[in-house]
Amino acid sequence: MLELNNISFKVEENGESRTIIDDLSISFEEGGFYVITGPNGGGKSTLAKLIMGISELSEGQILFDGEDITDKNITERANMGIGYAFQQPPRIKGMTVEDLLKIAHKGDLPEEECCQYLADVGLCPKEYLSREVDNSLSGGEMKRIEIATILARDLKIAIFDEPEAGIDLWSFAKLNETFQKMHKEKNHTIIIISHQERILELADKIIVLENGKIKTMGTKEEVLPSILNQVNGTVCAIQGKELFNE
Ligand SMILES: Nc1ncnc2c1ncn2[C@@H]1O[C@H](COP(=O)(O)OP(=O)(O)OP(=O)(O)O)[C@@H](O)[C@H]1O
Repeated sequence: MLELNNISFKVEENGESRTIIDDLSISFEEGGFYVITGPNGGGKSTLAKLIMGISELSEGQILFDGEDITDKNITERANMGIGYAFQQPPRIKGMTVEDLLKIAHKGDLPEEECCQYLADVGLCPKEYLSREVDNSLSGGEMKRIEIATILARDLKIAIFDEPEAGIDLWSFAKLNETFQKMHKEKNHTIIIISHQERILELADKIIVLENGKIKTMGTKEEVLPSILNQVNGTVCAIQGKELFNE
């Protein structure tokens, strides 16, 4: 349903071209649950922004349900059913959480449904419905409200950029349940950028992105053990070095 065909993203840095996304091709299937992971700076958020139309491709093509959307802007892609929850959500002064959920839903949204979306991200609806989406909200609250707006939308693809960032353990557990529920009950394609093992465990497919290229892609059974081995190996190496230094 979403096909990335040989896409690249290059930037000019000190008069030289730097490749951030390097000739990448991925096919996302309808209803699939994908988790994109990999080292910092590997190109994950850039990839999400290219899918959403926030950044423009340098090369390549994006097809959505067979239609070429390469030249479509963010609003057109949003109207086609692609949604993106930012790594650092923007704040909108003068707008309440309830207004924001209703705008996201694009139509009448009864109060109890607004409340359900807030409860799904671990927020107490009564406390938050009339709050302004401004600087008075903490980073973790803002992040969860942003995720609730994605839940309120009628999407075909929902992209979440590090939903775990700044979120406490209790809300994180609730969020994991919500992603599972979303996957079971709706036929959304879910793409989550994450470094969290518990989110990786939810995936149908894991994509490891490094230096703008796919390092590994496969089912969680195929990919997760090697990621955990690498991480454990690194921890052992670091511990060994500390011991050596002592
Ligand atoms: N518009 C831009 N101009 C210059 N450099 C950019 C631009 N966009 C991204 N980059 C660089 O591209 C690299 C990839 O960034 P990106 O945010 O996609 O990484 P990431 O995999 O999401 O990292 P993290 O895990 O830290 O969130 C980084 O080195 C970043 O500084």
